[in-house]
Amino acid sequence: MRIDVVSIFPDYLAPLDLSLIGKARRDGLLDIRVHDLRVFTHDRHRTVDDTPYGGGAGMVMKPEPWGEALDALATQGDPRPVLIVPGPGGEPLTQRTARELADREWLVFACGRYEGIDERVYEHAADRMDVRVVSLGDYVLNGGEVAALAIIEAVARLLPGVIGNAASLDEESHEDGLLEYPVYTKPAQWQGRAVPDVLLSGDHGAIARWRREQQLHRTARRRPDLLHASAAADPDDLALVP
Ligand SMILES: Nc1cc(-c2ccc3ccn(Cc4ccc(CN5CCCC5)cc4)c3c2)n[nH]1
Repeated sequence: MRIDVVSIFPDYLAPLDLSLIGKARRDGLLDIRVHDLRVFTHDRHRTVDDTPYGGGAGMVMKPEPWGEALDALATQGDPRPVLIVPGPGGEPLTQRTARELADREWLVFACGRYEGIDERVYEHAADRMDVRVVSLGDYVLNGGEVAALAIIEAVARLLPGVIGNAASLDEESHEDGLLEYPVYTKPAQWQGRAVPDVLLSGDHGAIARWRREQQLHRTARRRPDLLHASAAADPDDLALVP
């Protein structure tokens, strides 16, 4: 997979050189290229923002640098990338979205700052990219870089070979529509607290049932919205939840 990230703060993306994603880049599984938007400005002050038409607080990112940056990345006839624009008003990032994006061969991230990017940039890009505005959640960040890091991590870890133990991907939270069960490791006793006996029993059927119950209890307590939406919670499962 190829990933391009355009930002006025390219150093914000430095964490992509670390850990499993950094290794995947070095192994050639991921081709991540970070671009400084100011390279696509031509005035002395390398201006990327201006005051909003219609008034209002803050500044808006000018369309010209973005137009040049995106045109430099994807010309007609190239494979069609997804242009992911993080934004508080976007579709929520879910595991389903991450799985969809993991199936694409080329992602381009436009990391905005200020009060966002001139709307005409999205329209211009739609000629040669599939444009998706994506939100991390219902809170406001200062820019798109943190969101891009989160989306890249959520997508890249689904790619074959990026994280060692692919089996753990199957049992992930949200993979089956429920929250994850609690996990434990040695020592068996810690601060006077024991590990649930069932986990020491070696009875794999009982362990699987206990974990499922824990998932349902946690989901009912913390995310009841997921229970009703989840196809995973069939009626006799729901009977386990008080
Ligand atoms: N999940 C999530 C993602 C973000 C996010 C992502 C990219 C950018 C780029 C700039 N900002 C700051 C920002 C943007 C829009 C407003 C809302 N204003 C109201 C009137 C005009 C605009 C405020 C502040 C971002 C924020 N935040 N949260």
